[in-house]
Amino acid sequence: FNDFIATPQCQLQKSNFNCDSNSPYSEFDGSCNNLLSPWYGKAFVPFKRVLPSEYEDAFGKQRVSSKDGFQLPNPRFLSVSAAINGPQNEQFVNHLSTFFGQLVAFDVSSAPSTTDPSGETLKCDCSEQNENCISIKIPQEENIMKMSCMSFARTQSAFPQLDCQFKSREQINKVTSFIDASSVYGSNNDRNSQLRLGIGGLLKTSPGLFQHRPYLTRLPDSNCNLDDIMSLCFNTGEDRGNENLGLIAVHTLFMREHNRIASELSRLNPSWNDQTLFFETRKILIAIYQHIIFNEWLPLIIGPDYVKTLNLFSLNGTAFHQQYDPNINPSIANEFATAAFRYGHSMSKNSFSRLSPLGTPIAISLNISKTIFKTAEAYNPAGGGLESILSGLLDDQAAKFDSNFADTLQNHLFENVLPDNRITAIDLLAANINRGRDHGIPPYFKYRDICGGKKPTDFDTLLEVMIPSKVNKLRSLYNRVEDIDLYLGGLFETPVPGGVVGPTFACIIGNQFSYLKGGDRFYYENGPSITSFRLNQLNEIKKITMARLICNDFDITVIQKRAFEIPSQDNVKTACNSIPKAGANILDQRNYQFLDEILYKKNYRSDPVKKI
Ligand code: HEM
Ligand SMILES: [Ca+2]
Repeated sequence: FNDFIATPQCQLQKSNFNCDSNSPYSEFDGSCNNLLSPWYGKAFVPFKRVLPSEYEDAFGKQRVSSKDGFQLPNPRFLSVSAAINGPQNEQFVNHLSTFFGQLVAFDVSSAPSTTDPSGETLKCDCSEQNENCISIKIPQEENIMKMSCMSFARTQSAFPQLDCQFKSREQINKVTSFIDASSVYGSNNDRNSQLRLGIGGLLKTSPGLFQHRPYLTRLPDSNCNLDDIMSLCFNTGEDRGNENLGLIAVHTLFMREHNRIASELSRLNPSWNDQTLFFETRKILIAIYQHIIFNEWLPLIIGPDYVKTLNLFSLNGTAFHQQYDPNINPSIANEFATAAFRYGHSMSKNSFSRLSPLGTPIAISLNISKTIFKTAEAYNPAGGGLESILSGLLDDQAAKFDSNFADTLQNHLFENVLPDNRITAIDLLAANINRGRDHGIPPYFKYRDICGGKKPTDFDTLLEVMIPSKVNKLRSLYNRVEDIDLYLGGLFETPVPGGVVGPTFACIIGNQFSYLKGGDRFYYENGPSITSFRLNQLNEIKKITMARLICNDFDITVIQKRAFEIPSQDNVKTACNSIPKAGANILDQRNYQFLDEILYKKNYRSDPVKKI
């Protein structure tokens, strides 16, 4: 245990924090959101757990043994064998729901890998010399991935437990657990200042393909396309922003909306300085983003029953949500990050469609592999840039949530040919299974129990949540029902009514979001308090939808009202000007009274919002 991150738990005492309880704004690193336990939800503290870890030994060796004493099945073998029906699509939800999900995932969770002395992710092979290497052998009979071993470094170990006593291995979350758009703003002051222009509360931008539609700023000295001059990566609030261009398009949407609101605030309040403009804008943007998550997006993923039981919808009346509870720890659970919220990996297709502003196809579709940590397609004039990618996300059905992964993600992720012609690549499904064992995530059957189902005692009892062919598949893969990995078990479940994931993932995801709501002092509906919006301002925010943001900030003229669902007869595409301009007709000079509502100035500041 030489490689733990030295900072966290031992310092997690109230006396180490100097919180300003009068600040109306949340901290970038999430500290002091909870004034009793200021580290709750902060960046660089360990994940919490739904169930205690189960490692191979008392210290934290990855789980390898099955219940009957043999080895657990090889993750790559499981991945290849798990595909059942071939690729299918979701009936209602679109690709935008998938990549918005990824933005949320990166907002709340990032577990750092172990690194070599130069700070790069540890390179591993199957000789397993290093105790932090748990690479995956590619089964010999395999003829898809042309390699013998998939490199796999363990997640960094954190020094365990708040009292600094030696217990078993824990993992650290590098980003704030809170839903605070940290993927857009950064999880610390340094990252945040890299992203800001320093004038007018604005975020930095770089020129886009169309003059009036800027892109995110670029990272100096980065390389997102080996043989192109446009090789710089985009700079976002955290390290994985360039993972694919669907994600970048969604990121860009929130960056543009930030700058749109900031400009408007600045016009109305010429006396506000950069700081005030930035923090007021960020507060409004986070509120809009939380509103979209809880009201439009999450219900489609976990279905209406969980939303109702856990009280996740926003209030529709004119009341504040008065259920903030400082005893709730909003930190992300290891099971959520390592299994349940990776549900989206199964919902990405191999390709993106690209559409014109009017919704007509403008180019051949784009293979997703061309966009993974590559930015060139954002600048290809024939392709229509990020605008066309975002439009395509609106129309494309998501891949069905199941145990089938897109070929790119399952067989070719980060594929690279080494000088000696050896190929390296990642299988994301196998990686997710392996990561669960790395983190000591207990097996699937234990979560059935705590999530309100019956504890499975044999494979047949899984019929409660899976169709017979899937139960039989699991029976053929694992010796005992007690061995099934949480991630794979979750992927095999039949979706909950009205949602995409099955009951166990819905339970883990739903409960996590309920903690993220009830344990966030800055949750947008909270009040009245120093951190809150005024009620009528809040009600304007609640009129904003994802469709409205897209109309505000992208070259799109027609859109379906429910933006996370494909267009259909009861979700028809309509002109943007018929999408409610709630919150504020912010760019319309005739709507100042609206604007005044949303930009209401609280009494902690001396200069009033200007009415024109
Ligand atoms: C093209 C699409 C995507 C790619 C290539 C991708 C790739 C990856 C990779 C390589 C990892 C680390 C795997 C490991 O070694 O443990 C990861 C982690 C993760 N991904 Fe994705 N991902 C994609 C989309 C998504 C989507 C759509 C979601 C959710 C809706 C998602 C949620 C997550 C989560 C929660 C983690 C764990 C983060 C952490 O705690 O470190 N990803 N992804
Ligand atoms: Ca966050």
